[in-house]
Amino acid sequence: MAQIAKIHIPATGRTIELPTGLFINNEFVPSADSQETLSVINPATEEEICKVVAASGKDIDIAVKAARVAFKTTWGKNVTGFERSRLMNKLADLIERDQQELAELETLNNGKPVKVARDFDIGDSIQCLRYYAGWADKILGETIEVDNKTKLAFTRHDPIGVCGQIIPWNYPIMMWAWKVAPALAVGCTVVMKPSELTPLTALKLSQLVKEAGFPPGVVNTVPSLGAIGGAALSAHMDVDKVAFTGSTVTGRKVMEAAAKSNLKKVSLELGGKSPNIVFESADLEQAATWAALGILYNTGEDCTAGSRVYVQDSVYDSFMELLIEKVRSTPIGDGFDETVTSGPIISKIQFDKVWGYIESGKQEGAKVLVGGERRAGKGYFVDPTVFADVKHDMKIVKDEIFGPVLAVGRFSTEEEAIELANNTSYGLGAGLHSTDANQCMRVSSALEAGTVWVNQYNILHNNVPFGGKKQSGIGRELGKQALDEYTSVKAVHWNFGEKGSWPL
Ligand SMILES: NC(=O)C1=CN([C@@H]2O[C@H](COP(=O)(O)OP(=O)(O)OC[C@H]3O[C@@H](n4cnc5c(N)ncnc54)[C@H](O)[C@@H]3O)[C@@H](O)[C@H]2O)C=CC1
Ligand code: BAL
Repeated sequence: MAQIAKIHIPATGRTIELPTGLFINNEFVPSADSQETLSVINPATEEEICKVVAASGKDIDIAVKAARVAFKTTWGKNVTGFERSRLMNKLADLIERDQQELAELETLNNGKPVKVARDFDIGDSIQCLRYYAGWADKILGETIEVDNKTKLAFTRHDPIGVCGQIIPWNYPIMMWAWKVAPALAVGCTVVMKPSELTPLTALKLSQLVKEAGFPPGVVNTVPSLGAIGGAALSAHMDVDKVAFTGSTVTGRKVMEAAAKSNLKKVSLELGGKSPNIVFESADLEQAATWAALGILYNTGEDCTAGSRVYVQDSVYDSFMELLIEKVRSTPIGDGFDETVTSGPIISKIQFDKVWGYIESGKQEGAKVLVGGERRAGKGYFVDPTVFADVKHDMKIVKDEIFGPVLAVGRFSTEEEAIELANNTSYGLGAGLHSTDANQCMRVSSALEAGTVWVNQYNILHNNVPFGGKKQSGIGRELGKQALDEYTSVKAVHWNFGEKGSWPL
């Protein structure tokens, strides 16, 4: 197969030349032992964009070796934080230079609106790289007094080593940045496995990694099926850490493979079924806006999607009127249409999964207030669908759907709202809307989630930690906490005066 794909984007007239090989040691290469390819599909048209090389188990091994050599020679403890910071800032500048082109590639492959990809996903990713570039020369240990006369101890936060990073298809560039940036900042090397559905921007970013001047082997990119490349990374004996974002089912497999191999460090960012609570004192217009954004942003393909909304009885009707109006007016379509705010679902499999849930909601007796009807034509488009009168044991209330499908229920007291919100195996995000400050403090404290939004929803910042409780994950991304995921603390005990004696 051709090693360079010429990808034409009719909507903008741009043609992108993209290497389609594996990126190992700063070169795009074919597989060492396989002819397998991944067919990359545009979800808005259902047409193939191109094929890319699919890494085999042997290719993963080669990439891990490249990352290990780099870690021991040109990266890891062999390069100063100042230099790591310089290269990361250079990479951020190159991404900014190519922001529009990257956005168009992301839209072609993922379907999200090009303006969202450009201004939010990529804008935040550039900032993420710069944020962690700022940390690269500030990885500090501490000195600890153990005896004032003859000894002290100090700690070093060493880079953990070679990191396998497995990312999903909902935010291909942003998840790349969330994982690569803290790893590079502390001196780790990376073997990145993008989703088999969305490998294109990871390949483009690999070109920029080389152009920025990173030494060979520091970042390697191995598009592959999860059961092959992801499984091989998770089980690899020479990978020191695996960072994963995706489903809880697959996260469990990653952790099991880590436990059965070399007990590598694992961080998991998994699914959710996040509640959004509207209390009677809330600014209802604003609460409806955030609730709509909570479920419809990124077409609901978001681990923190606010997919359960609970509304206090006394304001239920007024709130629902506002919410339905917003949901109904959501412009859905091809992401290259600048007026669109929601694109298609990522794939046929996901499309069928989302429809399976919509049908189950109808069968289980939930009331469809808006949506719920199939569209004619090409593309995996699903109109936003809102269910009311839901019961807690319905599948649409319990399971992560990962699409624009919202379940709305009622409550009468604060205690009931908290009980409903926490009645889930997940614990990723939660929102509450109220103008009573005491209530905001009480409820935000009671909600079992890694992130709680008060009078807003789904807003994240690179300097604030993000991650889950319960079966939504282990570890934290973003903020200074992410640095801990990529470092290993070494304690050095130093004797500068005490003579040893034996026997004691
Ligand atoms: N938390 C999140 O951000 C995401 C959650 N999901 C959830 O997962 C559901 C299924 O979507 P999928 O794409 O199938 O998610 P998935 O969890 O299977 O895929 C995520 C990543 O894991 C890789 N992977 C798959 N099997 C693996 C294995 N055995 N070992 C290691 N890595 C493996 C995939 O290749 C991909 O790179 C969605 O409907 C949604 O509910 C999906 C994507 C992102
Ligand atoms: N909303 C944060 C990123 C994610 O969905 O995976």
